[in-house]
Amino acid sequence: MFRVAIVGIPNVGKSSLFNRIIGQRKAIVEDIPGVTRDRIVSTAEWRGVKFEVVDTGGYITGDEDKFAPYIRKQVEKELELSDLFIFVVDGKQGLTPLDKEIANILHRTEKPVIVAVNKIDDPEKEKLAYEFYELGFENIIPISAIQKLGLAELLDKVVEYIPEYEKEIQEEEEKEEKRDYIKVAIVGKPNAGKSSLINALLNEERVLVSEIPGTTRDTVDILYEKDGQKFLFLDTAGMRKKSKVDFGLEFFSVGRTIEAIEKADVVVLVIDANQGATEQDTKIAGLIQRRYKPAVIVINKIDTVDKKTLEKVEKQVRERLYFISYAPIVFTSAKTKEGLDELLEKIVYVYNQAWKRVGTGQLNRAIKQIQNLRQPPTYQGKPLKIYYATQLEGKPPAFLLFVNKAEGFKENYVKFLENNLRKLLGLENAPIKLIFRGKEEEKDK
Ligand SMILES: Nc1nc2c(ncn2[C@@H]2O[C@H](COP(=O)(O)OP(=O)(O)OP(=O)(O)O)[C@@H](O)[C@H]2O)c(=O)[nH]1
Ligand SMILES: Nc1nc2c(ncn2[C@@H]2O[C@H](COP(=O)(O)OP(=O)(O)OP(=O)(O)O)[C@@H](O)[C@H]2O)c(=O)[nH]1
Repeated sequence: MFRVAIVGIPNVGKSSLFNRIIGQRKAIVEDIPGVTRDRIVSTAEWRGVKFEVVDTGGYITGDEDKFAPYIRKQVEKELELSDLFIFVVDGKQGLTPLDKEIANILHRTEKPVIVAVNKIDDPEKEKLAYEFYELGFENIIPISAIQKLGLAELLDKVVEYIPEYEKEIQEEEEKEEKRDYIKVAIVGKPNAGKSSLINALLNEERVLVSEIPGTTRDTVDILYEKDGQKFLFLDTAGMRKKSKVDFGLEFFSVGRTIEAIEKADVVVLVIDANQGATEQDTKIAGLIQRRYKPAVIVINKIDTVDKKTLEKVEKQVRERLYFISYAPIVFTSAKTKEGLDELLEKIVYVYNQAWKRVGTGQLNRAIKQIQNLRQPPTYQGKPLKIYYATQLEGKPPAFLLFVNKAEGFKENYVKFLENNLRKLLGLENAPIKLIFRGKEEEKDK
């Protein structure tokens, strides 16, 4: 999304302007490595166009020598990330040397800069804004964040700079939001039974099934409805691993699997009960997990193995694919149609889990409880601590944890935290994301 950064020296009214622009929307704290202060971000909308606004404020006021480097760093970081800058200055106070310093940094980018001369509470005083032409920017707009003056003019200017294609993407996304179906990617090794499963579901031979691995060619997306719930099964071409195939073709197919995984809301990984989880399954599961995709593992062809074997296979799959433990396992047979209803149920279930939000109180109680179960290890001779956690917007569920030393949290404890959080928050089948924010990063670096 088009990103607009509000920059400026302390106390000019950046936060006041930010709050005016976002209105009733909720702002979140953004996690950007290498940034010294928190970024507050929110979406905003003006004349039907959405964009992202960032408030870069919150410096320690007082000693100018001390905060000047922060500001420089903040603005410099934002030069890469943002598409447009609202450079807020204080019309009452007039131009300061630090304003000039920020202007110099902003002049290094080709990106548009709009100077908002704030605190012009009285339209009569608009000429106070003229002095800021000295900063060398074309767009100078007098505003009053408090009196709500000049805001329409400012936002019109912002929207003017948002490219047409951004607006088109937004229209597409809006359509997406309104869609009432779950996009499902069925992935897995050749011959695992992907097309047979789809056929069994659709109850008709619409997908080509063959004994020869690698014959599900150029499949199209299939829309399917059951009990009022719609599913869109995405391109089902599996991973090709044929000895005689040259590298290029194989690579292309992996690419297709990745594409399907990325497009999907839920990924179904089909494993052949006769083989259990193979190296290729491990790879595919890794692709799914790294993208934090809700997933269901299917052990297919259960009509061909006995119960004992099946138990062994389940255990083997769990062990080998331990890193994707959030994915429930469903046993199916495309031949007898066993397990198909359960598969659909699970798809809906994991989809809903990925949208779940938990209260901050519940989350922090859970964090405390987990720490009581097992204290975080020590790092560089000091005990690691988690102070506070909050859930971020969007899916999958992501949690921002404020800790003393972010780099001290290693895989072992992170996995322990993750697993227990899932249990305590009722997110057993959601891929959750933990982001650690250290105290060190908050202070000067
Ligand atoms: N008169 C007047 N005061 C304003 C206006 N906008 C903001 N202020 C005041 O200016 C002061 C600073 O406002 P903030 O929005 O906190 O400024 P900031 O730039 O975010 O400050 P930092 O967080 O220190 O970077 C507050 O006392 C506001 O009430 C305005 O339009 N007119
Ligand atoms: N007994 C039995 N055979 C099955 C089952 N599911 C699939 N098969 C058989 O396994 C073979 C491969 O099935 P496909 O559906 O073509 O497998 P695929 O995963 O789509 O394979 P590719 O197109 O190569 O990616 C076919 O001979 C199917 O008849 C099942 O549940 N039970």
